[in-house]
Amino acid sequence: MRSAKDFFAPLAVGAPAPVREVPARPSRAIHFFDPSNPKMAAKVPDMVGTVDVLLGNLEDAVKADKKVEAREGLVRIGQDVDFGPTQLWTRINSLDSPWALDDLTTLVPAIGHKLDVVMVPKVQGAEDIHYVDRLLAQLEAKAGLERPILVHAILETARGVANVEEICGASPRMQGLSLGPADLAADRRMKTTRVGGGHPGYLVRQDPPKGEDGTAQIEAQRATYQQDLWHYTVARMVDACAAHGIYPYYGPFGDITDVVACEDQFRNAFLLGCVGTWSLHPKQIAIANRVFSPSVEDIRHARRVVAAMGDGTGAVMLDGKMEDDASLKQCLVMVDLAEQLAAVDPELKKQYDAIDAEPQGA
Ligand SMILES: CC(C)(COP(=O)(O)OP(=O)(O)OC[C@H]1O[C@@H](n2cnc3c(N)ncnc32)[C@H](O)[C@@H]1OP(=O)(O)O)[C@@H](O)C(=O)NCCC(=O)NCCSC(=O)C[C@H](O)C(=O)O
Ligand SMILES: [Mg+2]
Repeated sequence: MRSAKDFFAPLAVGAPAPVREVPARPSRAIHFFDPSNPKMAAKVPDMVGTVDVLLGNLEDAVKADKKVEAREGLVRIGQDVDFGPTQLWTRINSLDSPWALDDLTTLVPAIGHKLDVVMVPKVQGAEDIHYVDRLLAQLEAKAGLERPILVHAILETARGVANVEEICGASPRMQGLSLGPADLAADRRMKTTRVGGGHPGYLVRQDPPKGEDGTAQIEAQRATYQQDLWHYTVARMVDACAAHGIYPYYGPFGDITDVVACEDQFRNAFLLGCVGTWSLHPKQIAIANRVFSPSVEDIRHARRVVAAMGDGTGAVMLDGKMEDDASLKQCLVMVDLAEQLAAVDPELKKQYDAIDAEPQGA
């Protein structure tokens, strides 16, 4: 077992020092594009600045006979495009595939200086992260990189979920986790055929009314309430990430046309503690940016609580509700996030700044 102190030392001579804290960079939408698809690739330069993360996907959704083209396409894009404030991530192929090794040994020397995060699919346990950790250190040392590339794991196997805490703590490179609902459903043998989102069959039903003789009328009309299939896994993921100081994300929402349900799924994740989600189609970027940015109403309220709480201790009444040290901490999460987002999103900054100009008591 590695000692905690070992985490401060690079895993290869000449590799950059590991980070001690994962930088909190806005990543509301991680936008997936297939670098082997000429139409998608051509859109990348214009998407810079409109989305927090652009991710060149090399794994599922890229055809087997396009794997090399996708990898080379990503190298070209990484070398040619100025990403400015937008992060560049990649999703490599799974570690048991014939492509994963070449993905890393090609990408790190060619565009490692521009790559912020490597997303690793189908992570089963800490051993997968240890493998990638050492290999990245060797490649970084060889390429003379000055900052370490971070690692993001997808939670999409039953074993991965069972090992979620050890995965989060496996390396100082760990940046975060995403839910992979499609692979996870298959691995768990769930009986769904969708990529994320709910299912009309996963529900609870209102109790039956009672007849005059007191018997339950089970045939009567009774409301049903659809439940969230992903609540358990997302909640586990959020706790594991928070405990390790890294960031949780929802994942894909495959029904591109159902923008309403997509927004609901994203909002559930936001409320539970996720910092962002995946976008598979350009139209999902705006949804993610909206949902994963605190609303003006939330920030207005949060700032009022911060002001009312003075030194941050004790309890006060605001609008008929009790606020105290703990609710102040919740408000500070919102206020800090708003500041980070305002630094990269001028439109959002304008909206948050306008709160200060409102008349007192508004
Ligand atoms: C889902 C898509 C196949 C839909 O593509 P298409 O049919 O071309 O959609 P549109 O006609 O509406 O597209 C309009 C234009 O926008 C471009 N486009 C589409 N998607 C993207 C994109 N992601 N990035 C950039 N540009 C995009 C089209 O080319 C059209 O351009 P034009 O003709 O010039 O107007 C497609 O969106 C797609 O393939 N998306 C990515 C899918 C993906 O990455 N899947 C993998 C992640 S999900 C997963 O892996 C599951 C997970 O691991 C798990 O286990 O749960
Ligand atoms: Mg998957």
